[in-house]
Amino acid sequence: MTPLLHVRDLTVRYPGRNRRSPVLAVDGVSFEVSAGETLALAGASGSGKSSTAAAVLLLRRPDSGEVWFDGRELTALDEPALRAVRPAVQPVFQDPYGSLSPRLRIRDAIAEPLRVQGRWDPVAGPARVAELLDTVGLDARLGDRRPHELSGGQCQRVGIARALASDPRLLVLDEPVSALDPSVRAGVLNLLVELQDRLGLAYLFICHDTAVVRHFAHRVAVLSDGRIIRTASARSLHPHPSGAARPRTTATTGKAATT
Ligand SMILES: Nc1ncnc2c1ncn2[C@@H]1O[C@H](COP(=O)(O)OP(=O)(O)OP(=O)(O)O)[C@@H](O)[C@H]1O
Repeated sequence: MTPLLHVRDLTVRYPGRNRRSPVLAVDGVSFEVSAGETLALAGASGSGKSSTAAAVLLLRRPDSGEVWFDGRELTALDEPALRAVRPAVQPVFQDPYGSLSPRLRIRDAIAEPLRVQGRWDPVAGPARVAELLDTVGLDARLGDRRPHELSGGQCQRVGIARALASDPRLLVLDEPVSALDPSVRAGVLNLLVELQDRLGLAYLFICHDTAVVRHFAHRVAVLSDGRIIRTASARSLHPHPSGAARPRTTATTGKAATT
């Protein structure tokens, strides 16, 4: 089967303090992710996980290497051509509050991507927003609120609804539960598992917590100093006692979550 995402020999450099010694954040990274699959990028702080994610999202053009998505080389596209592909590859970030505008009501935050993409339908749009809130297990009445009136877990569900509004095929999840209270992490992870099963989504999952990776991902690529030092089945990772999420096999719906 052809992978949905194929990353080849990716390199990302940042200008260092000394111009002659740039920081090599990502050093020849290659991996693939198929539809319906979760690949975790794990590794210590500073190993290059977020830089890899930013390069896959083309938020930052890699210095070299290729990003292929659904048979097209994204790294070869100019910005207008990329705009047409971007809805299919959506990010979910770590900070649930920081990724939402504090001024926008929740329903407008979810509608915003559709408006920006010129896909907002004033007749069908409100029902679509209500459907997305329901999909992520939130009461439609929360649509009237602003982010500061929601819990962290609710906000992260809104971030997921906002990503789903674009009908994506790949979500780049950059530490999506790390900022959440341990008691609500499992609910959000289970929601992501349910959505993947239902919609066939592919996930590139950035996470430093081995226990979460082990239970949530199918495969893991471990980064160190910008290089992949190991790829394995996520189940083969040595379990870590803290921060465990429920295993994929016990995934339940995230419906009507209030946390
Ligand atoms: N904007 C930047 N300018 C200069 N160096 C950077 C920049 N962003 C990241 N780096 C460096 O690149 C390397 C990889 O950082 P990156 O944030 O990708 O790692 P990470 O594994 O995601 O870390 P964390 O888990 O702490 O977020 C680190 O050495 C970091 O200091």
